[in-house]
Amino acid sequence: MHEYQESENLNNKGRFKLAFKDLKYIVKSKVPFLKQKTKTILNCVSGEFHSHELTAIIGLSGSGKSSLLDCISGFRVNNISGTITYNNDIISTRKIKEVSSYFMQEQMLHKFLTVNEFMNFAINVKCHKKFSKEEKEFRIENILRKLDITNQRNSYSQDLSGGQRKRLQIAIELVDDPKILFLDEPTTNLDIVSSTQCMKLLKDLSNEGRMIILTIHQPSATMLTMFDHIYALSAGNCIYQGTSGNLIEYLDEIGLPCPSSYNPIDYLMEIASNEYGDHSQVLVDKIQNGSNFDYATEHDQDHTIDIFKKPSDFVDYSSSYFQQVYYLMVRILLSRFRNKSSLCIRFSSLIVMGIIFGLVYQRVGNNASYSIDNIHFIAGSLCIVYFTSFHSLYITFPTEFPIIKREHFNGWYSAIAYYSSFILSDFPLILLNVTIYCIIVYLLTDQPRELHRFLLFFGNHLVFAYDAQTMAIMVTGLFSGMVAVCLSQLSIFPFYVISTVGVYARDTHPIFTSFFRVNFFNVAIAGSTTSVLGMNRTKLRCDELYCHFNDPKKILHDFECDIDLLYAFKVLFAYLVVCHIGAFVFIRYKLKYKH
Ligand SMILES: Nc1ncnc2c1ncn2[C@@H]1O[C@H](COP(=O)(O)OP(=O)(O)OP(=O)(O)O)[C@@H](O)[C@H]1O
Repeated sequence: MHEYQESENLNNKGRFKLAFKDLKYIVKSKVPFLKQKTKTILNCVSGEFHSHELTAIIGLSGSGKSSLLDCISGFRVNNISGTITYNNDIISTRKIKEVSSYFMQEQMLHKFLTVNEFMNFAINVKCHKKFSKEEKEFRIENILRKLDITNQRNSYSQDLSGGQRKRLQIAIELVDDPKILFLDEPTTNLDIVSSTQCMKLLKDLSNEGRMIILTIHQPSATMLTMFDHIYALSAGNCIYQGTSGNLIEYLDEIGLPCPSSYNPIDYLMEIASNEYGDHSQVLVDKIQNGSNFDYATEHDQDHTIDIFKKPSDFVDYSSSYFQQVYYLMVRILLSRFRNKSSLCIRFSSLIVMGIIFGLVYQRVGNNASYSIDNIHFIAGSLCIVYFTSFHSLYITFPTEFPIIKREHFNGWYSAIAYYSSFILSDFPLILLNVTIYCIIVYLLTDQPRELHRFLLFFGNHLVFAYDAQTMAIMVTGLFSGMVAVCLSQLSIFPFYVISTVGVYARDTHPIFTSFFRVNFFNVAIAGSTTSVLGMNRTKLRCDELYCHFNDPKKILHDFECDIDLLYAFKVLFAYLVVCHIGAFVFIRYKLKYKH
C-alpha cells in the first residue's frame, strides 16, 4: 500500500524534466521501383517538458504532433537524430519507456471483458511481484474511484460510453503508476463535455507529480486554461512553446495581435495555415524552433528526482514468462468464449462443411469403384481443414494485434509470452473442431472402423490444421488487409499443384520430384490415404464385374500414396516448427520495429 501512497506523494519528492534538442525525424518513401525520397517530419525542433505539468502538443493535422510524441516516448526509433535529456543528462528512449505509458490514438479494447477484468489483468501482469492481493484490490478501487468508473466495474467494455472507455483506458495505464504519460489524441471521438472531463482528469494526475504530455488538434478555450504548457507545431517546426496566458503577448510581439473575441490557439492555428499570409518563418525564428523558453513557466525548483531508481533485482517484466502466459491465456479464452457469434461461426463452419462433404463422398471408403473418389475426398478434406484453420486465425489475429502492440510497447509482457499464449489458447478449439469434423467425415464416407486407422487419419488432419494456423499467423504477421486475404487463397496453391492430386511425381520434370517428398500437402494426402488404405488392409468391396482398384496396395502405389507414416508426421511437424519460428520472427519484428 505504501507504494501507492508514494506515487501520490511524488509532489513532495521534487521535480523532473525531459528536454529534447535538435530533434530531427525523416521518413523514406517506400514506393517500389521509384527513386527513394526522404521527407522531413520534424525539422530540428527543441523543447522542454516538466513534471507536475499538463503539456499539450498542438498543431494542424499533419504538422508532426504524433511524430514528436512517438520520438520522445521511444515509439519510433529509426531515422531520428538529436538528443533527449532527463534532468540535463542524456537519456535513451528505452529508459524513458521504463517509467512511462503510451496511450495510442486509436486505442482498442477487447469488447467482451469487464472493467474489473481489464484492471485485474493489467495489475497482475504489470505489478505481479510488486503488490499483495489486498494491495492490488486497494489500488484498483482507488483508481476506478478517481476516474469515476466504479459503478461500471462489471460492465463489458463494449457497453461503456466513449468517455467511460477513454477513462478505462487511462485507468489501465495507471495501475503501475507511470511517472510519465504520453497520450496521442486522448479526446478523439469524445464530445466537448467528455473531452473537458478527460482533460480535468489528466490535469489532476499531473498535479500529483506526473508528467502528462498529450497531442490535441484544437483545444477549446476551457481546455486551454487547464494546460500548463503548450507546444505548437507547424510543418515539423516549433511555432510556440509556453503557457497559454503568454500566447497573447507572444502574438502581440510578432505583430499579429489576437482579436479579443478569439481563442488564441485558434488564431495561432489560422496563422499557421497561412490564412493571414506566410508568417511561419517569423514564428519559428521568434521561438527559436523550440529553444526559446521565455514564454514558459519559470521553474525555480531544482530538478533532482530520479524516477528511474530500480530495486537491485529489477527485471524487464514484473511477472515471469509462465505468469504472463497464464494471464494472457485466461484473457484470450474469456474474450473468445464470450464472443458467441465469432465462436459459433468458427465452431460450426468446419462441422457444417464436414457434414456436406461427408454426404457428397458418402461411402467412398470401402467401395473399389470409388477408389479415385476416395483420394479426392482426402485431398478435399485436407483443403477444408486448411482453409477453416487459416481463416479463423487471420480473422482474429489482426483485430487483436493493435492491443498487443500497445501492451508490449508499454512493457506488460514479452513477445514470446504473447505468442505462446495465443497458440496454446487456440489449441483446445482446433483440437475439438478437427476431432468432431474427422469423426463425421470418417463415418459418413465409410472408412474402415478400426480405431488405429481413425487415429492416424485424425492425427494427419490435426497436425495439418496446425500447419495452416501457423501459416496464417505468418501471413497476417507480414501482410494486412486484402493482401493477407489473397495470400490465404494462394498459399496452398503451389503445394496443391505439385501434389498427387495435380500431377504424379513420376510424370513430372525430375527437378520437381524431390518437392513431392517434402510438400506438406502431398505428404498429408499420402499420410491420410495410407492410414485408411495401408497397413495390410484387405481388398475393398467390388459391386461390379471388374474393379481395377480393389487392391489397396495398388491404389497406394498408382496414386503415389504409399508413405512411411512416421516420415509423414516428421514432415508435418517440421513444417509446424519452421512456420512457428517464421511466424514468431515476423510478429516480433512487427511489434518491435513496424510502428
Ligand atoms: N512513416 C511515414 N511515412 C511517410 N510519411 C509519414 C510517416 N509518418 C508520418 N508521416 C507524415 O508526417 C506528417 C506528420 O504526421 P503526424 O502523424 O505526426 O501528424 P499529426 O500532426 O499527428 O497529424 P494528425 O493530427 O492528423 O494525427 C504527415 O504529413 C504524415 O503524412
